[in-house]
Amino acid sequence: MNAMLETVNLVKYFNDFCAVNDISFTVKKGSFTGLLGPNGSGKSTTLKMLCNLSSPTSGEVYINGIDVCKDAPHALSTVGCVIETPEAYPYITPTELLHYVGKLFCMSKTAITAETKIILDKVGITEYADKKIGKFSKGMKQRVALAQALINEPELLILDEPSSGLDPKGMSDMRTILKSLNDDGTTILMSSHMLHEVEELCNNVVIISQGRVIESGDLEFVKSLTKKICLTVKSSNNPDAEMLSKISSLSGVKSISLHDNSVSLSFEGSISDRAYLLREILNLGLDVYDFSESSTAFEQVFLKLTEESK
Ligand SMILES: Nc1ncnc2c1ncn2[C@@H]1O[C@H](COP(=O)(O)OP(=O)(O)OP(=O)(O)O)[C@@H](O)[C@H]1O
Repeated sequence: MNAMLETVNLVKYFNDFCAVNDISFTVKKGSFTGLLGPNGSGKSTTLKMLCNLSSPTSGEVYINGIDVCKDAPHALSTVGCVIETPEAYPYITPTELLHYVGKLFCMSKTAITAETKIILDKVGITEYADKKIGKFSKGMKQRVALAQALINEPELLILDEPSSGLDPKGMSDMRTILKSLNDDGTTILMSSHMLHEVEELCNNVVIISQGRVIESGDLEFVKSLTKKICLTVKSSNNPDAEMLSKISSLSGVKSISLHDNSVSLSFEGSISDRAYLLREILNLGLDVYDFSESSTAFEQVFLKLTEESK
C-alpha cells in the first residue's frame, strides 16, 4: 500500500460553523506533503483531527490503514506530531523531556537514552541537552518540539507550521533538518504559509480554502495548472521606453513592468518560446546578465486557485 495517511470526507463543525468541509486527500509513503491555505482555511483543524487532538464531526482518518478515530493508540504509534507552538515546562531540560515522552511510548530506559542522543544531534541541540528549556529562544524551542516528536522513530511526522515565528536563520535550519529527515525516509505532512518553503521542500501539495480541498497533487502538477509564468530579466543597461514597448509586443508576453534595471514579464509559452523570447530581447540590445523564472510562479497558482474557490 502506497498511502501513509488518508482522510475520507472529513468534516468539522464548531457549533453551526463548518471549519472543515468534506476534505479527502492522501499522503503517500515517503512524500513531503505541504498543506497550504490562507488564514482560517482549516489547516490546523484538519491536522488536529489527524492526530486525534480533535474529533471529526464526520469522516475518517486512516494511518497505515488503521482508523484513527477507532484505534488512536495503534494508528498513532508510528506518528510524531508538532501542532501549534508547544510549550514544554520551562524548568526541565531536553533530555528530561525526551525521557518523559519516551516513557509514554513505553520505551526502555536504554532505548530512550540511545534515541535521545541521536535525536538531539539530528535537531542540532546536543550542547543544550541538559540546559533548562525556559531559557531557550523560539527557534531552540521549535527544535525541542521536533525532538520530542521524533522519540518513537516515527514513520510519519505531522507538523503545523514548523517555521512559524522563526528568524531567517532559524527557518533555514529547520528546513535543513526536515529535508534530512525526509531524505532518511520519514514521511512528512506540514502546513505552511510560506509558498517558497513548500516549493523548496515538498513534492506533494494539498491546497485548501474555506475548509475544502481545491487542488492536490504533486508540486509540478499544481504549478502547471497555470501556464503563465513570471520571468525576470536583469540587464546592465537600462531598457528605454521603445525597448519596453517592443518587448511587450513579443510573442507570449502578457504584461511587463520595470523595477530598477529589472524587467518583470508575465509570459505564456513553451520552453522553446522562452528561448526565442530571450534571443529577441538580446537582439533589441538589452545587455542581459540574468533571465530567470521568479519564485512567484507557484504563488500565482496558489492565489489564482484560492481566489477562484471563493
Ligand atoms: N475551537 C474553535 N471554535 C470555533 N471556531 C474555531 C475553533 N478552531 C478553529 N475555528 C475556526 O475554524 C476556522 C479554521 O481555523 P484553523 O485554525 O483550522 O485555520 P488555519 O488554516 O489553520 O488558519 P491559520 O493559517 O490562521 O492558522 C477559522 O475560521 C477558525 O476561527
